[in-house]
Amino acid sequence: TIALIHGAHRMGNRTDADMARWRSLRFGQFIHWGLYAIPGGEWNGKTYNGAAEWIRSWKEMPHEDYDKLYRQFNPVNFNPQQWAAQAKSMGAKYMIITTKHHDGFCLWPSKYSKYTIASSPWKKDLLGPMIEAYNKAGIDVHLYFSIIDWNHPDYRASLKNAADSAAGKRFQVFVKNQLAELLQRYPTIKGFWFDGTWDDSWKNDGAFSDELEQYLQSLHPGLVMGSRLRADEKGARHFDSNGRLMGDYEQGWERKLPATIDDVHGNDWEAVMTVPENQWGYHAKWAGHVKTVNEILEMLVKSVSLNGNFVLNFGPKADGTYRTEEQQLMTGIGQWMKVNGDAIYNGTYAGFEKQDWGYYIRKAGTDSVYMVVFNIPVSGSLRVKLPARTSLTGASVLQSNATLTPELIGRNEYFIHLPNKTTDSPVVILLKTVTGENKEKGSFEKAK
Ligand SMILES: COc1ccc([C@H]2[C@H](O)[C@H](O)[C@H](C)N2C)cc1
Repeated sequence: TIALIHGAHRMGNRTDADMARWRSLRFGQFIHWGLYAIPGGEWNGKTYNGAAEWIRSWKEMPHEDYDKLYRQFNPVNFNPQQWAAQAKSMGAKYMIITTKHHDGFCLWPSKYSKYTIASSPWKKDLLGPMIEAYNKAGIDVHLYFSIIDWNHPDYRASLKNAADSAAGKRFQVFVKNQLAELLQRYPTIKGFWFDGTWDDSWKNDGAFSDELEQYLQSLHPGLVMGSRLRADEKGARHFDSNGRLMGDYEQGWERKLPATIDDVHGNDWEAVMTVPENQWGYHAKWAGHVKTVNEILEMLVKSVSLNGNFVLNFGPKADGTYRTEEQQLMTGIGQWMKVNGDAIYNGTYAGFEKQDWGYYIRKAGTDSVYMVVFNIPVSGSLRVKLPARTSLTGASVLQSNATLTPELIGRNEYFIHLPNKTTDSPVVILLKTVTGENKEKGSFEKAK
């Protein structure tokens, strides 16, 4: 291994209570909200085909036009209690809110910048009421913070000369001050979700990112921060130059999921997902495929089955309301989660051989294993192959509590026959297992 000062400082996952809590939540709501919701992907009658929150980089959007939008930001229909209630009914257990996206506009009245909500017609802090409403609803809040800041005069993508370096130093002080300010204003938040850390100016100062992470942890012990924040002294990001994960969880799964457990290398991880193909902020015209409730449920279940968290993104409109498609998704997902959430919360990798019908999820630290069925075979028989020395002592349909009688078809192998082959939403079966050397024979094993 290479001797590193600013590489990973820990081997393996965090084992403290704050991280265990993050791990148990499994399902989060991302909210991308800011000035970009005003144009909503359109300007001067033209449609921007990129991600709506990147419209300032579009040649058809003059920077000065974008930078004046704050004068119109006035979310008169903003109702944080309603947002929290809808997130709760969807089954989300944590929420990540954009405090400041790459455009640099702050949703809180930061004392370190003029480019904030305080300069808008709305004037008032948007983050405080959100955090209060979500916490009251029993939902943890994490703060998204973009290091890239297109508005700040001292932001540099790269440092080419002494003037750049001086600006870069001032910018680092600004970042540190804003983050400390966020922790001081919102002491109940549980973590930071950093973004915009790919430019050379950041990548080439691993020491600063390392010191910043430690500084934030000192201000707010237990803070959860993913792998997007840091670079090591060689400019490696997410994984240091020895291949070790930096930060508390792998944060690279953006609009993609690991294929198998081998892709996660035993690390905690989180996937963040858009409803359309690639829109985070509000875009008036969603082009391409819009994911359905069942597609999203499969991504959520697959993530949990592979020991990860799944975060679904929402892009509220400039007036503070959600578009219909997003409201309908929250309702549909919530209906399934209400009945089957037990399979998600505290869910972990079961260690059983993957089958085509769907995914196994083990309730952390127990012998309870859920089968979440997405693909019912034409035979109606779900194959279950158990690891050696593990046997079944019970099987039931989670929703109805109907008992199932698995058929032993081989050594540690069963068929579970589903009562009916048709369903328009994933079926969850709860398996009770027992493992050990001198275990009692499982209930369904024929007497020899
Ligand atoms: C260049 O490719 C990018 C850059 C930034 C992103 C940002 C999005 O604006 C959104 O905030 C997402 C979470 N983030 C990675 C996405 C793709």
